[in-house]
Amino acid sequence: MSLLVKICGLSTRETLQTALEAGADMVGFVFFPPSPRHLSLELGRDLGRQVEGRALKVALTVDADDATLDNIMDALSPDIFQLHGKESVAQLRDIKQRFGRPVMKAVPVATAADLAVLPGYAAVADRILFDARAPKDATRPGGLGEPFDWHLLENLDLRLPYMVSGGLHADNLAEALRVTRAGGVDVSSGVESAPGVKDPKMIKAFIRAARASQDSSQELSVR
Ligand SMILES: O=C(O)c1ccccc1NCC(=O)[C@H](O)[C@H](O)COP(=O)(O)O
Repeated sequence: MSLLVKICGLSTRETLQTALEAGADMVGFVFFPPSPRHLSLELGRDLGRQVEGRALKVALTVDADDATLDNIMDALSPDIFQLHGKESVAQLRDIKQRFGRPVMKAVPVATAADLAVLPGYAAVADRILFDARAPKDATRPGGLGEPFDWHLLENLDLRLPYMVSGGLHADNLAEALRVTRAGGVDVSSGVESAPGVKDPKMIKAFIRAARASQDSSQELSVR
């Protein structure tokens, strides 16, 4: 299975085009007003049209109400809903049933105790995104550019596909993958020149580094 690369928090046509042309497998669109990457529904509609099936569209929400999710579905028609709040297992099930789309549940990690929620979510979610737990005073639960201790996932036995995120960049993603054995990497701050300002060169460098890491792990596996 090839490594999945997600570029999250895209908000301009130009940087979305860069991510698509560089080979991103997933492009993430944030619908959370306190975020510097938040999109209006109209911009989400416009950027969604631009994707044209070249990558999976991921709608990122945080404890969104039904009307918000309906509006996002109408505007973006996401391939995946990324639920990055305190959504319950029952809410995951409801969202999957209502929209008929896969859900990726973000699991915030700071200590081993944070993994206790996995059995419940793993029974319903299609994919797990491990992210660094945000500080208590943070204005958002993700996109903060800080890593968590990847060794907490060293002995993970999860039957579900999972991605690693939180403070990743071109120079540390290989180590994150080596330690966590994740099937995908996700980045936002690590490809930005300023909060919410994606940098095309950094996007290309991240995807290049991810592909290089994938190639080297495949070489090792065939030896
Ligand atoms: O990116 C945001 O602004 C954001 C806001 C609210 C909830 C989640 C958010 N991002 C979620 C992501 O999937 C990020 O890519 C992930 O947290 C990693 O972010 P970073 O550490 O900045 O690479």
